[in-house]
Amino acid sequence: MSSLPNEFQGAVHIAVIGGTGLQKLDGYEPVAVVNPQTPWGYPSSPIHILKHNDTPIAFLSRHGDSHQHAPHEVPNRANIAALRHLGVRTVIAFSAVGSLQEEIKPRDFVVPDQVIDRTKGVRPFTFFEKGLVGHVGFADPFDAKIADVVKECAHALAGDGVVLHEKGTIICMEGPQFSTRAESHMYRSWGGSVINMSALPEAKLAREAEMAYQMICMATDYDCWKSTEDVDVAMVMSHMSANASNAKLLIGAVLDRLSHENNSDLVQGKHWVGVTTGFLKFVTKPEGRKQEALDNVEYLFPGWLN
Ligand SMILES: CSC[C@H]1O[C@H](OP(=O)(O)O)[C@H](O)[C@@H]1O
Ligand SMILES: Nc1ncnc2[nH]cnc12
Repeated sequence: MSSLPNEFQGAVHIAVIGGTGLQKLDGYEPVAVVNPQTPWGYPSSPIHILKHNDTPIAFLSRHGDSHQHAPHEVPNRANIAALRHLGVRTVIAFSAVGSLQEEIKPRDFVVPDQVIDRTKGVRPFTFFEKGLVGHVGFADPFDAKIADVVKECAHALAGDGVVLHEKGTIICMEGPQFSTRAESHMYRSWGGSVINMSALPEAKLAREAEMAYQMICMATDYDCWKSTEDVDVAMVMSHMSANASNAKLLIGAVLDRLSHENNSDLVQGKHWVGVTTGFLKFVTKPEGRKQEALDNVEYLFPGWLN
């Protein structure tokens, strides 16, 4: 049990979602641990509110505090809804990925700009259903402005051994089993740069919730296309832990930059305001709307229908 307060007064605009090998964020002052119940249930794990200089940051472990949620079991809607409800409008999401390209070596970082959906429809993937229909644009699934900040920070850390690839296409597969060799070769022929199991629906839900969302990938293996070797979890974990110091340096630099007052409008996601709420009221006619669906959306966007 944590002795920290289980509530936090005031808005938190920036969140870090930690993936495999990044279950906590050390080196920041812990100020609260909150576990909000959302209309879509509880998040993967309690959300840690940390102070970075004077800026509150939310940290959420995607697979839970003990990595107990498989990729298809991650409660993505609860995660994104809980963060939005706390005031979060910018999400930096970390992911351990397999590399599909020779030049992306294990321990390199990639700031992806595209994603190909190879999940199988078994994960709940929208906030807008059962009596309220919404369609959002997803042509560019990540946030180019946040990506620019990450790139600048990573380049400044090149001397510390941080290697960054400025763009790339993630193949998001269903898992939890890794790919077959035929699939891995097919993804390369599609132009995939890296592969994971968690970019989606996380990124789609963040877009629906009008949040700036950028994934930062760290390569942990060459999947199975490059040699007769197969990828395994030990390989992923060993590269993650060996490179944890670089991941920490990069996160610190990005949080430094984002918490600067010059970036206040950016982290409040002002450039995404209205992408959902501006159109939601025009699709489902009032007589077709269901109260529960309206209440759920009210949790995300209080007062959106007024
Ligand atoms: C443990 S290897 C496969 C696992 O690692 C990645 O997790 P995350 O994206 O949360 O860092 C990948 O997506 C799989 O979930
Ligand atoms: N090869 C791989 N395939 C899918 N997800 C991964 N995460 C890390 N390595 C991976």
